[in-house]
Amino acid sequence: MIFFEVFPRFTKNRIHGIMKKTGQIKPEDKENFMNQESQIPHKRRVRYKGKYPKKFEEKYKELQPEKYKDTIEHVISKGNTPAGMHISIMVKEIIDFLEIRPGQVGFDATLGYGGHTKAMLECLRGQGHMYATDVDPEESAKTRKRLAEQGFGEDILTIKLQNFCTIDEIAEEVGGFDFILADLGVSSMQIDNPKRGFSFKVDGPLDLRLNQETGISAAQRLDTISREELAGMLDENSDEPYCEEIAKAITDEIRRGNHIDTTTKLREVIEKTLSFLPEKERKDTVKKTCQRVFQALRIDVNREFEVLYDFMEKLPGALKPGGRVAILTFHSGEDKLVKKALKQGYKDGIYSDYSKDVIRPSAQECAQNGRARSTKMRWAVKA
Ligand SMILES: C[S@@+](CC[C@H](N)C(=O)[O-])C[C@H]1O[C@@H](n2cnc3c(N)ncnc32)[C@H](O)[C@@H]1O
Repeated sequence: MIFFEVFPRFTKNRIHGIMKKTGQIKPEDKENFMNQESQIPHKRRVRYKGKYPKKFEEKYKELQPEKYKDTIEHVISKGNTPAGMHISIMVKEIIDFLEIRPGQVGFDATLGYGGHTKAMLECLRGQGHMYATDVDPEESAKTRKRLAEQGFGEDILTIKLQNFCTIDEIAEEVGGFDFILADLGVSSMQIDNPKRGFSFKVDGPLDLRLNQETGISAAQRLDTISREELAGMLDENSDEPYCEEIAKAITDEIRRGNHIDTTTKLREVIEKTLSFLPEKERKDTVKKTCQRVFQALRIDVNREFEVLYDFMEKLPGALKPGGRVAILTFHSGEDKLVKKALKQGYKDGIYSDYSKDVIRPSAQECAQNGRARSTKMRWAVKA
């Protein structure tokens, strides 16, 4: 039974042949064996065209990292992130800075795949406790299970399905934190999964919510937004240079009764709007514009600036004296907000020290993980 689960591609006749050759089965056992095997429900492998699977749902090996370790290592060694996984960024820099000691209490504001949480938990050596939040019910349930299987259960880790801007409530409940990490934005699992709508590269519903069970999708937001508001949103959230043109094209399209409810439809509107550009610069500009427009919509539907502002306001009150915080940001809007709050906190004597300059991932890390390229780390120590 287990054999068939591990090697589903072996046919019953091939297995029978091998076992017969190696003397593991006698001819009279054949009938028994065939009868037994016919009771195993046959699960067909996902079919895909070509040598390698291209679509997210076809990558059945990458989606089962525990079972196909070699494939995972191979994908990572090629500088890619396996489907359904997230490679944690700047782990060494974060751990070096946080100076975690056994017995301390910590908070991971953005659990994600749990890579950072696990690295921090290891520093506790079984003594102390960590709290972690995430708003994504789908991925945080998987991470809870994965971490529990690796020995980080409820005795040492409490995972809460709530927004990190509720940090004040958790801190009050537990008496403050010795160390805090926030690794902002979205995880690779969310970006890669087409049904979440985060990527313009694959077709899917234009959703972009971190929690698909609450709020409204990006498609619903576009249905009612005015041209002026949309242009302002694209400009404020991602400095989009073509914000006016794109806002006009999107709102005109919707007024004509054509809902922009898929990632492909939005990408096509952007492509059409930028069709006036000279051919040699068009492809690159369309790609960058798509990235900015999707980012702006994501920030809007998840109220990312509002919750980050709230978090930064509550942060000093959640840290114990001497407590340390590290924050990873991925675009200039986030970084400006974090930088300003830490600088002001230092001026006001709330923090005894803070990062005057950003820390960037090493060139080696960026080469191994392209998604690290835009990362900026900032930190502070509570007075
Ligand atoms: C970049 S990923 C974190 C990856 C994680 N550090 C790891 O090592 O796997 C960001 C995560 O934060 C979550 N998130 C984003 N905004 C949040 C918020 N306001 N409150 C709680 N979780 C949030 C996202 O759902 C996502 O899972």
